[in-house]
Amino acid sequence: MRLSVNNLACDRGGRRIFEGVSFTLLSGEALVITGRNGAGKSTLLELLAGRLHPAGGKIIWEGAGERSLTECLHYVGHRDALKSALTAQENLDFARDFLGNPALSPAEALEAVGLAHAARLPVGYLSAGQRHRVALARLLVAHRPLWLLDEPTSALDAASQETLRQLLENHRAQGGMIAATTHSPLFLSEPKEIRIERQSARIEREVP
Ligand SMILES: Nc1ncnc2c1ncn2[C@@H]1O[C@H](COP(=O)(O)OP(=O)(O)OP(=O)(O)O)[C@@H](O)[C@H]1O
Repeated sequence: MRLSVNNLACDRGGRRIFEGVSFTLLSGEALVITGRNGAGKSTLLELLAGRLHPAGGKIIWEGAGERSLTECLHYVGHRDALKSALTAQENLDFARDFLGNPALSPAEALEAVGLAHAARLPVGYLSAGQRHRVALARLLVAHRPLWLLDEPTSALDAASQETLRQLLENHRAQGGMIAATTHSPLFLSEPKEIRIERQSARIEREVP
């Protein structure tokens, strides 16, 4: 599978946020997106997720047969889209039924993020970091090759950040792809990196 982004531009609120964003992402690769506050990192993920329309440029998704880009991705944004009144397990049951392509069971996914003990608690009772881990567990209950993650380490302690790093590397090892915004290192193996700057984006380092 291959995601190609060519000369992408985005306008929001009547002004140009960025332009000239180009990169490719292949199976097994990770892209780390950096930039100052307000540069447009989340906006770039929203464009890739199909939540916004580009003002220019192209997003090309190849190698997934009939499946469109939106059918092939998980998006975890700042808003976790969890239902507070439902338990962690119920939230994951819902995601699994809704998304199709089942992968791990909800119990296995909660175990993988270290939250087996919280399966029966309403998500509204969980801490910010625990809640974020439930949102990340959603990645595991339905198979989608491309993970779009907006500041995935936010609210995570050091142990949970390491768990996340392992989940991301496992996903890549199985041919998955990741694009993640971040203000802090994710410690991934040889990621591609792109820095979003006002009205332009520069490839900092690209792995051959
Ligand atoms: N719904 C919206 N309408 C208009 N402008 C918006 C909207 N959402 C975001 N913006 C603007 O788009 C720009 C980019 O925002 P974005 O959230 O993508 O930045 P970011 O790089 O992710 O920032 P941060 O590091 O603070 O999370 C900002 O100037 C922001 O004010």
